Amino acid sequence: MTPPELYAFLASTIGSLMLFWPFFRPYLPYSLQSFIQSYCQRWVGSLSPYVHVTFHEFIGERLMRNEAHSAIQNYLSSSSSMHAKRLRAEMTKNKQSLILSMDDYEEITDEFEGAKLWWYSGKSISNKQQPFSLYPFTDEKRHYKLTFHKQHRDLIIGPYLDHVLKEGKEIEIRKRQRKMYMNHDGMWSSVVFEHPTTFETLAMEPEKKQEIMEDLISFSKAEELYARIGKAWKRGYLLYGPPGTGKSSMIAAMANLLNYDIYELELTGVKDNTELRRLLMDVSNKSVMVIEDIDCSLNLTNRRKTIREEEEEEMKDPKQNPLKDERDSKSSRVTLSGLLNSIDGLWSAYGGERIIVFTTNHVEKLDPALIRDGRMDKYIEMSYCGFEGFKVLANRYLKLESHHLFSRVGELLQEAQMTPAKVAGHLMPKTISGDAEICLESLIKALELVKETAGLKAEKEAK
Ligand SMILES: Nc1ncnc2c1ncn2[C@@H]1O[C@H](COP(=O)(O)OP(=O)(O)OP(=O)(O)O)[C@@H](O)[C@H]1O
Ligand SMILES: [Mg+2]
Repeated sequence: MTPPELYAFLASTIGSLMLFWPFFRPYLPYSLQSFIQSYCQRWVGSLSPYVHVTFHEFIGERLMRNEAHSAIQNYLSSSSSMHAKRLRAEMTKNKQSLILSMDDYEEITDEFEGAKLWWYSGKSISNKQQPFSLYPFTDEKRHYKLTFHKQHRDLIIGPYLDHVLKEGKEIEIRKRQRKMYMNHDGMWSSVVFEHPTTFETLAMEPEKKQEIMEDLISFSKAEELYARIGKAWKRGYLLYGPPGTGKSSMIAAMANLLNYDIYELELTGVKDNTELRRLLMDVSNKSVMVIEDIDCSLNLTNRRKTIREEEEEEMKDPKQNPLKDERDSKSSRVTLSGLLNSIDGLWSAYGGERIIVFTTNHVEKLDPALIRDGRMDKYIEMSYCGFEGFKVLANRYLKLESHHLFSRVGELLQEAQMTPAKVAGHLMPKTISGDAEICLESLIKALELVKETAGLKAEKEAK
């Protein structure tokens, strides 16, 4: 029996003893009996050095779900799976794992900075007979009771409960079902995001991969830093490289690493700059905003003209902005300056923890305004498959760590340029037995052909 339980037991025993005293009991009305019992419990309770805090599952008249209760449930699920004897199991929303939480009427002990405390999960049941139903309606309401010694009051009410709520919310975010949003007619619509690509399955040089992962993780933990330097908590990446080098796969890996939602913004489907701003303001925190093929999304020649025109107009008369807006809405299209203004200004003013990623196959064609220093925080080149990338793919597709044909593939990859997508195509097992040798030979043949063609082309050009 834990010390708080001992006190509770003492309180009810003294109450019961008094009531069961045979001389008095027959003469006492029921209301008086319960009064004496509760009074005794309160009296013994006042002597108890333990403090109790109850967190109900539902609160208020309209019985709203108590967020603190769900956060505590998440927090306790991690420690209760180790300590509680009776557990309740539920499937997560993304159906990938089971969550174990302590069952009703279970108690577990926790410790925080040397203070010992107890969590008890209780439930109250009320049987209400519905007016037009033959079946009784059982209304269950759960609660958690936290008990601790009064000498730790400040520590538990302050830092400990903050810690529990923060941890619980983080677990909630980790187990939530992530979404991918796409814009359509000025609105975001979503589907469940379940992309299997992770940094582990991505074929690229290990150092580069590590650098990107560290950059992302340090960004996700830098809330306090961004607040201190007075900068919006967002980060911009430009991914560039030929088709099939893994730009879209990298975006999925980023979202999977950080547990973020994805917003895929199709600029050609956005009516004008105003609609763009509205869409950007609707984006939630913890998200990756993606604008793919930025060089194709906006009309290049018009776009350059528009920027210059707009800059000239603003230089001449800064009050002409209303005119500019009118023209934007009439032309029903997004301009590059509109995009940049929204991203630099408005977007950064709302929320935090957001990443924006642009992708392009032709970095040289991009408007200098888009890639000027400081606009994007990181430029990542996705390039042709190297030997390290090939090894990741061979391991993933053929479950091969090494093979006598690897050295030949390594030599050829230095001389012939092939995208990871094409290499992966050759390594895809064609038979059920998945004969690795056949796949590697097919890759070698293809690489030799690429090398030959490149050699012939170079010769021709030299001539
Ligand atoms: N670096 C890589 N690592 C692992 N798989 C890759 C890589 N690059 C490409 N692939 C494979 O090739 C397919 C196409 O890649 P992906 O769509 O990411 O290329 P992309 O660079 O976005 O191309 P595009 O420029 O045409 O959009 C992916 O489904 C993936 O299986
Ligand atoms: Mg792509």
